[in-house]
Amino acid sequence: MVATLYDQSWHQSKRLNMEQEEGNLERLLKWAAECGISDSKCRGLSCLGHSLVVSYFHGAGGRGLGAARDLEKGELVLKVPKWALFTRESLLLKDDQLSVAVNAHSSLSSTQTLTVCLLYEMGKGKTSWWHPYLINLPRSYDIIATFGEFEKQAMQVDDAIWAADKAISKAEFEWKETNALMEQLKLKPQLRTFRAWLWASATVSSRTMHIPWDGAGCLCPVGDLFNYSAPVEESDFENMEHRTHDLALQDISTVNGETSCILDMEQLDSDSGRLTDGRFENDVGAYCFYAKKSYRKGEQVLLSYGTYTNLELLEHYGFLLNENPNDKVFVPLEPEIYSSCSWPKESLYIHQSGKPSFALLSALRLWATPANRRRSVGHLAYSGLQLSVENELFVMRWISNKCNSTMKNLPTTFEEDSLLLSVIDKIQNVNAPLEFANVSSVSTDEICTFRANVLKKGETDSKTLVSGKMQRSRERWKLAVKWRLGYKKILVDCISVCDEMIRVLCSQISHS
Ligand SMILES: C[S@@+](CC[C@H](N)C(=O)[O-])C[C@H]1O[C@@H](n2cnc3c(N)ncnc32)[C@H](O)[C@@H]1O
Repeated sequence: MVATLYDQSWHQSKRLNMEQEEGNLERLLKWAAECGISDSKCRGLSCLGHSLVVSYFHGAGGRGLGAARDLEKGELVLKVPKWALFTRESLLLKDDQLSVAVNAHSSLSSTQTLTVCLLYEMGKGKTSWWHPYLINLPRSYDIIATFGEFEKQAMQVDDAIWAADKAISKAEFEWKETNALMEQLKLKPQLRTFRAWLWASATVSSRTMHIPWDGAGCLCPVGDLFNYSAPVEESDFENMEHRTHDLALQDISTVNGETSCILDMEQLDSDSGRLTDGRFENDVGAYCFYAKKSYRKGEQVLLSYGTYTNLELLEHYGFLLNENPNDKVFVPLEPEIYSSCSWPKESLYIHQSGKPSFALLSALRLWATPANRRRSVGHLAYSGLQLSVENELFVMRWISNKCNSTMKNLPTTFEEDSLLLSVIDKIQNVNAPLEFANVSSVSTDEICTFRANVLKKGETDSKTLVSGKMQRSRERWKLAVKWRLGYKKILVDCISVCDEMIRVLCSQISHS
């Protein structure tokens, strides 16, 4: 009975929240139309409806933009005029107090300043010109800087834990540096907390778009409702690898002894055209968004924010993709492997498909060659050619063993993680008995630690608060488990790729 009443009030408050959200969204679209934001050539009462509509896409980003009609590839689908962009420039121009304070703290980075500006604007409440936009921002985020110790450790892999540690300490450091500015601006105490800072910096990290005149970028009302799809063009992807390869070849011709080359990865980025489908256009004076492909009416229209691995998506955007063509795994390599070739470290990885990268194969082939012969076969290795059947067999066995030992060093297996992921959503109540068939003892320990963690954090909270905290904490835990599962899946696939190659090579030997 108590549970039923509790459920009823939870559903009631959920319905009220939904009604409020719908009202907020209507206000945003009306305000946006007044600002000249439009998905069509003619201005109307609402800014959307001609090309796009706001919809909810379960499992694909939640709130997002759908096609209001069939859209053709390359069509302009949304225009957001410059004056509607939330930028440092537009904020400082509108507010003298803010402008004086910000100018007195010029050592802060452009991103730190934009983050403070966002908190300052939030502090104005309904009097802010941006209020209809601000009330539609998400209330919480799951970027890794928001991960607690439990979620961080749940990622299991050293590189990921290190990335989380770095993100958390960077956020703390940047927040402390801005305290004096926030004090000068007399921000309300709740807006000066680390929690508020995390919210604002996550907003900036996950929603800003590139503008040529400010490194911090801009918040783009309505334009920031596009969810993400990874750029998958094979040609771009392949080109990147070949460019890397050509540059390494250029370098090897000038390499003298052990000199190693550092490729200009930024140049590679700019050469690849950055793979985005929205940009600020000076002649139009607006941010313009184009359909990257053709869409059928009702389909979600997506934007490529850039090329990211799942760890990077988690770090900057707080989500990851089940199938991310740009995901990669870096396995720890012996220092001699790096020093025996001129490939940059970041090119030595395993693709999401399980295939070792071009550079990793080339580096291992060279490393597996006696040092006194490396110079004479270097040009073949850098061209991506096999050096000999024996060399290739050694390399394939080495990679397969490396993937195996990397996985064995992690606390749980791929199968255990898959099972854990399938039961995480069933952990609805921190006090309910644990009855999950087939879950391993290590995973049961992890579930118990999760529950103890939620209970400890919510010691002084009401039931409703504990339930809310549990949901948020569970979402972050799920992201951590999903991430490590994706990592292990790549290793498992790589072992299959190598084992198949070993089989083919062995049959070649037996036939010769
Ligand atoms: C620019 S906003 C997009 C709109 C956002 N869904 C909203 O409701 O405001 C970016 C955020 O949307 C979510 N998101 C975008 N694409 C996603 C995807 N493919 N899968 C899951 N979440 C996604 C992530 O939370 C990300 O930080």
